[in-house]
Amino acid sequence: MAAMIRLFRSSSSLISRSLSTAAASETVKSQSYPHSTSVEPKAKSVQWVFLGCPGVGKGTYASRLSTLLGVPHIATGDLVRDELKSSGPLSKQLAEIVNQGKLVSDEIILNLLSKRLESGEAKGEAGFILDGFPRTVRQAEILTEVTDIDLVVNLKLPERVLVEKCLGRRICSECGKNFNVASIDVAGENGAPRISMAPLNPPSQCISKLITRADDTEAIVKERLSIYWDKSQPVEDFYRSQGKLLEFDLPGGIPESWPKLLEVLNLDEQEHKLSAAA
Ligand SMILES: Nc1ncnc2c1ncn2[C@@H]1O[C@H](COP(=O)(O)OP(=O)(O)O)[C@@H](O)[C@H]1O
Repeated sequence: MAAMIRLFRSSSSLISRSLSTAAASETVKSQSYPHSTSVEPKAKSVQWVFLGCPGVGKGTYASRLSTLLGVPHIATGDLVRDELKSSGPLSKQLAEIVNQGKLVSDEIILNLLSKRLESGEAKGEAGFILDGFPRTVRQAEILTEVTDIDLVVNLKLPERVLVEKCLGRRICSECGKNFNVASIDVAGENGAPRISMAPLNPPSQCISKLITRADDTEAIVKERLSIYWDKSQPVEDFYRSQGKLLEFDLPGGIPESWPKLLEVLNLDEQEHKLSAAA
C-alpha cells in the first residue's frame, strides 16, 4: 500500500508540474460554464474533460473541438493503444487488461499521461481536452489536486446505440482515421426521440486496410459498459456537484450533433469565422 501511495504521489507530482505549466497560460475560467459560454477560441487555452460511455463519440467531438480551439486532444485510450503497439515491457501486461475490457491501473495511466503532458509541454502546448481521463473518482480527485478543470462535457446516447456503434467501428491501419459502418436507427423509448445515424464509410483507398479494435467485440463492449456504470458514472456525479458538468444528449450522428454541440458551447460563431477564413 505504501508503495502504491508513493507511486501515486510521484505520478501526481509529475502531472502537477506539467499541468501547472499549461495552466499558467491564459485559461478560460469556469464561471460561465456550464450554463452559458463566452469562450474566445484560439485566444485562450481551455482545460476541458470529455466523459461518456464507450462508443458515444468522445474521441470524435473532442478531436474536432481541439482543432477549433487550438488545444491538444489527449485521449488516454490512444496512449494505451500506442503503448500496446510498442514492444516495451508494459505492452504484454496492458494487452491482457485492455482486451478484457478492464481498466488499467491508475499508476500506469498516470505515468502515460504524465509522459504525454511533458512531451506536449516541451512543444509549447497549452490547455487540453482530456478524453478517457478521469475514469474513476480517484483519478478525478488527483486531477483536481493538480489543476483546474473549466468544463466537463458528458456525452450521452442510449445503450443499444452504444453497442451498435462500437461494433461498427473501423480504423484504417494506414492513415489511422476512424470510420463506422453501422447504420443506426433506434426507436426512442420513454419519451426519448428516435436516433438515426448514417454510416461513416471509409474512402476506397482505406477499405482494404480496415481493422477493428480487439476490445470492440459484443462481450467486451458489454463488459466495458458495465465497468463504466460502476466506476466512471460516479465521476459524472463528482463534477455535477461542482457545477462543471454539461450534459449533452447526442441527437444523432455528426451532421446533427456537431452544430448543436457548438451551439451549447457558444462556439457556433467561431466555427463560421474559421470556415469562412479557410
Ligand atoms: N483513465 C483510464 N483509466 C484506466 N484505464 C484506461 C483509462 N483510459 C483508457 N484506459 C484503458 O484503455 C482502454 C481503451 O480506452 P478508450 O479508448 O478510452 O475506451 P472506450 O472506447 O471504452 O471509451 C480502456 O478500456 C482501458 O483499458
